[in-house]
Amino acid sequence: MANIHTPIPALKLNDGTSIPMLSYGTGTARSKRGKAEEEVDREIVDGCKLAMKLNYTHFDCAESYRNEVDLGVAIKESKIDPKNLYITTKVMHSVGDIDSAIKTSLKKLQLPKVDLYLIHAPYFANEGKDEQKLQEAWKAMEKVQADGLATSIGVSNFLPAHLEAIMKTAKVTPACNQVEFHPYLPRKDLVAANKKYGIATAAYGPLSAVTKAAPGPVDDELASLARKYAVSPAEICLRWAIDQDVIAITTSDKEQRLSDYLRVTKFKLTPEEIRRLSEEGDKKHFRGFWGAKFASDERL
Ligand SMILES: NC(=O)c1ccc[n+]([C@@H]2O[C@H](COP(=O)([O-])OP(=O)(O)OC[C@H]3O[C@@H](n4cnc5c(N)ncnc54)[C@H](O)[C@@H]3O)[C@@H](O)[C@H]2O)c1
Ligand SMILES: OCCc1c[nH]c2ccccc12
Repeated sequence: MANIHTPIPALKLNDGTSIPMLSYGTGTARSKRGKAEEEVDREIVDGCKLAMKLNYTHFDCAESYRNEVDLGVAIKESKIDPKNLYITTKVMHSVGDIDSAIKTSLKKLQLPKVDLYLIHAPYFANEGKDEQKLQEAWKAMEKVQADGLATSIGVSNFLPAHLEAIMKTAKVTPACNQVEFHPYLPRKDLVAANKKYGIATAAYGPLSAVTKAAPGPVDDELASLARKYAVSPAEICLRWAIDQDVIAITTSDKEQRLSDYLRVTKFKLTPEEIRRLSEEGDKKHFRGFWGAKFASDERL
């Protein structure tokens, strides 16, 4: 049984702050269906509170998930000082008015500031091709940070070309780029581009190899490592990300799974184990989110 009090590892971002490397995602397992956005969804509140009870500190939210209100209620009801949590949220449909968007998000979250604010995706800018639109949005993100409404600012689903576009005019380098990342989508060029700028990579869909993309060539290696470390293949996937300095954003509506994921604080993969998993992963390609419509090459 995991010792839930073992601290979750943290990664230092390029702005000097630290981000917990295991995050509870609010966007998938319990999503807000059939309810008005302002109506509190007890299932989502209780899911977040369960994660808080288990000692998760990092919560990944978004304007588009329509559940910032629910995370806000969970924080209040948990009675945890928000200073002891790490809250990420993202802007999507209000990207044309980021100044108002962050204020609206903070109101819903009942917080004076978030730890990390992300542009959810570059596609608003003529499917990512309009450099000026990307640059204007990034400038507005810099203002959010300067105004003290987000400690760190970053992006999500940005490809190297999108990063290059904003870096031409950026005063602040994004702290983080949140993208789909797992053994069947290792984003090698993108991770290299992130590294070039000192941008941390965060992984969503980190369990895809044991969920949506299973079965596949990594299965035997995952099973063997799971036996060796007395964990489940899912935790090997999480550790495969974390051991490459990638923040893992996962989720579950099951207490046992959420508790089990915390076993990642108890072991590390060796460089050879990471290499073998990556080698097997290279034998298959899988992309679960934002597919070919948005990338000239799905594997990018
Ligand atoms: N920025 C973006 O565009 C973007 C896109 C997708 C997700 N996200 C964020 O990342 C979070 C996590 O994303 P995800 O849900 O794809 O991550 P994930 O790959 O970690 O999958 C988690 C899901 O897998 C299920 N699961 C876990 N173990 C399993 C098993 N053994 N068998 C079958 N199912 C199992 C869980 O119940 C959960 O529903 C989201 O909630 C959201 O916050 C962001
Ligand atoms: O974060 C992108 C994936 C996703 C999960 N839930 C959503 C709701 C609205 C838009 C995108 C998403």
